[in-house]
Amino acid sequence: MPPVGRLHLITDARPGRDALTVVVAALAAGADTIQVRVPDATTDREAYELTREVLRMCRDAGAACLVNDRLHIALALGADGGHVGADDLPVAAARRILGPDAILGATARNPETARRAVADGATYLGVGPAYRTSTKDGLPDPIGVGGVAVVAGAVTVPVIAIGGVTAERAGELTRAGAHGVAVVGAVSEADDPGKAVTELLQAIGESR
Ligand SMILES: Cc1ncc(COP(=O)(O)OP(=O)(O)O)c(N)n1
Ligand SMILES: Cc1nc(C(=O)O)sc1CCOP(=O)(O)O
Ligand SMILES: [Mg+2]
Repeated sequence: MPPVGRLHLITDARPGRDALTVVVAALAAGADTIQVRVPDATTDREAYELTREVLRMCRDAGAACLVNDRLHIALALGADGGHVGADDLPVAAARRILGPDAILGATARNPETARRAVADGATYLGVGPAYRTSTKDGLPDPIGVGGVAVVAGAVTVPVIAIGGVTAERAGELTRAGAHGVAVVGAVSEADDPGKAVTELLQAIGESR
């Protein structure tokens, strides 16, 4: 199993976004993990084709490729793993499907859920929303730096903070115990996505 990366770029699922162009720029700038996340309405075939392209680029760049929700696509393509949350397969079932060597991320918003996810086989936890975000609807109130710190202190697996993370905020999250951060808008909405990745890496102490 590859190590859990510290800067996860999640593909922007919103209409009109050019996910592949952003992935190319992010990998060139040193993002170590790409999570392929597509809208619910995207067909499996479309998600498969996108993931195949992203996986090829990740392999060339030495980055990890994870698939959000659709673990059959991760398996079919031999991606590095997947990420599940409360509405997806339970963590234990996801682990059975992916096998012992895959990276398996699970969403956790509090210490109790976090400990259960780890016991069930999660490799890392996506913890948030750290801050308010306009990228995804229906989220609970932000848990803030304090909430991320509480979860990070409750488990021994890497915590990846998510939700409204920017280069200005990433450092306080890693100083509070997060191993790394996951972002959508901070990179995909940037005029220069590569520069945005460089600034995020600097903020978490991973400058190249
Ligand atoms: C790193 C990371 N953390 C959390 C999530 C959210 O997953 P989930 O709760 O399953 O919501 P969706 O992304 O599926 O809408 C994530 N994807 N990545
Ligand atoms: C996909 C996702 N999941 C979240 C959670 O808290 O579970 S927040 C989020 C969106 C993150 O996008 P941005 O970096 O633009 O805020
Ligand atoms: Mg999910």
